[in-house]
Amino acid sequence: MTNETLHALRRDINEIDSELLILLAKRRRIAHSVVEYKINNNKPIRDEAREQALLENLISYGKSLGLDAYYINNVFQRILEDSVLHQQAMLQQNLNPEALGTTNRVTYLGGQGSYSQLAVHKYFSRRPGKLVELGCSQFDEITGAVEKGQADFGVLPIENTSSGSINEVFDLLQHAQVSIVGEVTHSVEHCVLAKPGTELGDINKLFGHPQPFAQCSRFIQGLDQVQLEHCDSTTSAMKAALECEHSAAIGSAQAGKHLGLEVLQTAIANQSENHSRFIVVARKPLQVSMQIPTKTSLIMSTSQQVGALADALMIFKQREINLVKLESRPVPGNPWEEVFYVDLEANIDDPNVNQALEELKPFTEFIRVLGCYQSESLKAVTPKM
Ligand SMILES: C=C(O[C@@H]1C=C(C(=O)O)C=C[C@H]1O)C(=O)O
Repeated sequence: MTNETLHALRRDINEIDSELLILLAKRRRIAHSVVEYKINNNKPIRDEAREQALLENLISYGKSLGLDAYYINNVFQRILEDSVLHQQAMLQQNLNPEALGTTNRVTYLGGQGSYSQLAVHKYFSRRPGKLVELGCSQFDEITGAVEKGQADFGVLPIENTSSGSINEVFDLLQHAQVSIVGEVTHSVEHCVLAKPGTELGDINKLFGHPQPFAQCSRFIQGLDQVQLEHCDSTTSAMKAALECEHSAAIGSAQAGKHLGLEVLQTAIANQSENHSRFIVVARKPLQVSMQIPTKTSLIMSTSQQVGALADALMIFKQREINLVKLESRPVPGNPWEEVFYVDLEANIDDPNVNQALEELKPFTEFIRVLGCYQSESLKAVTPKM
């Protein structure tokens, strides 16, 4: 094959890819129009039966074109997820017209290319309004800026599939005067990054935020004679690595590229599926439509009697409310007292949920709803292949 033929073939591929993008944008616009019907007819945004039938038809047709079922399912699950999350965000905006302004000032940890910034982009790309980014170096600066009205939203990591809960953020939520209004999950692909020309064997210092260090502990144990340097964010870790000879940082390949760093090693997290969940906080709570999957987060402390926590949790069971997270944290200043963080698959406007919260009162010393928000963790349907 000649060079010219290769160029011609690549031109064809480029053209097909552009057409695919045009079609995806068109598909998304049509899905947006479906929202109007769902609002007027009070139907849930998600229609699993339709998704199942759609996937099975595509898999069967795709097979006749020589494409395999796994590939078709993967591609279309992403398309459906995008479609549903966009529609849900539209519905939410319709219900809370003031929720997003023409300009949304968003504060998060780190700067260009930090994992939090990637989560901010993912969440706000589905929502209208101009994004103004305010990078911070501490979690409490984020909630502080939202409380003082210097930012409209704050985005904070709350848990990770490898390292678990981010305690500092849970502790902040005990006292911060903010409401959780959203969540977003983002896959975190840690890499080792360094100044161009550096070899992995040359480094004697590794900069990073404590969270990525925890998530990559097995890789770090395998490094010989390397000193760990804790930084405020992955952004500051990467900047430090740029200025220090024989050093490297843990961060995303995207961020590294932006700062002029080279990737020395990819996929260094303990688990190959490494995802972080972030919460979005604002000063005021939002109303969440009953037509979309919803989470309610609350904190409570139970009375010091035998079985108080079990009694409290039984209320959710009796009312068939799914509990998706339970976390306990010490109360600062009160040794051995615990406060419990609870995430429910529930909408605070549902009378059944309201009733459950009333019934909880005798078993708790204190209870506060942290927020009710659109759940972004969609359970994919499983088509017959
Ligand atoms: C667009 C719709 O809403 C959702 C998105 C779908 C899609 O993008 O194909 C399919 C079913 C629904 O979960 C619809 O109901 O048709």
